[in-house]
Amino acid sequence: MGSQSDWPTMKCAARVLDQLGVEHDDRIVSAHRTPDRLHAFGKGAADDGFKVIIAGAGGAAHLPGMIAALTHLPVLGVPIQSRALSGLDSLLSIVQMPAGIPTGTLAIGEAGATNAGLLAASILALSDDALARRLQDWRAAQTGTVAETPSDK
Ligand SMILES: Nc1c(C(=O)O)ncn1[C@@H]1O[C@H](COP(=O)(O)O)[C@@H](O)[C@H]1O
Repeated sequence: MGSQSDWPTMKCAARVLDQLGVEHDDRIVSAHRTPDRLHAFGKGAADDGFKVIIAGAGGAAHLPGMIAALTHLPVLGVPIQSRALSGLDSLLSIVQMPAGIPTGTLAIGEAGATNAGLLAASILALSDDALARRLQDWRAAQTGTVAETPSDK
């Protein structure tokens, strides 16, 4: 994520990865404020054993695109809900990549972070049958929590 202030949102991705038993590494890396850290992380990510990168950033959210420029690994971008423009700035910064350097773009805020975790797990589950089963169980459990009728009817 681009800042410590993104962590309350990005925690949602970490939480779902924990629930699915997926190992993750949570870091603050900023294209603007820590460009050398960004470069080292992006260049080294594949060799360091990362498989999927979830990048959350707000405002002028260049982080996901810049990481995608530095690695062939899949990059999932989470637009953080900014105060000034409610995350529309973050969303457009992440989604409008030039052809050739893709970032998968999720919804703004906590739903996007949760879904980024689930999508990362789905990608990893392509080559991990045990994780695929855990993901199916997670979804079945979620389905089980949805009542057929409203509770205050
Ligand atoms: N968009 C970026 C990048 C980047 O794209 O590299 N680095 C930090 N930021 C964003 O700035 C916002 C405000 O950060 P502060 O709360 O630290 O001022 C955060 O949402 C962060 O993701």
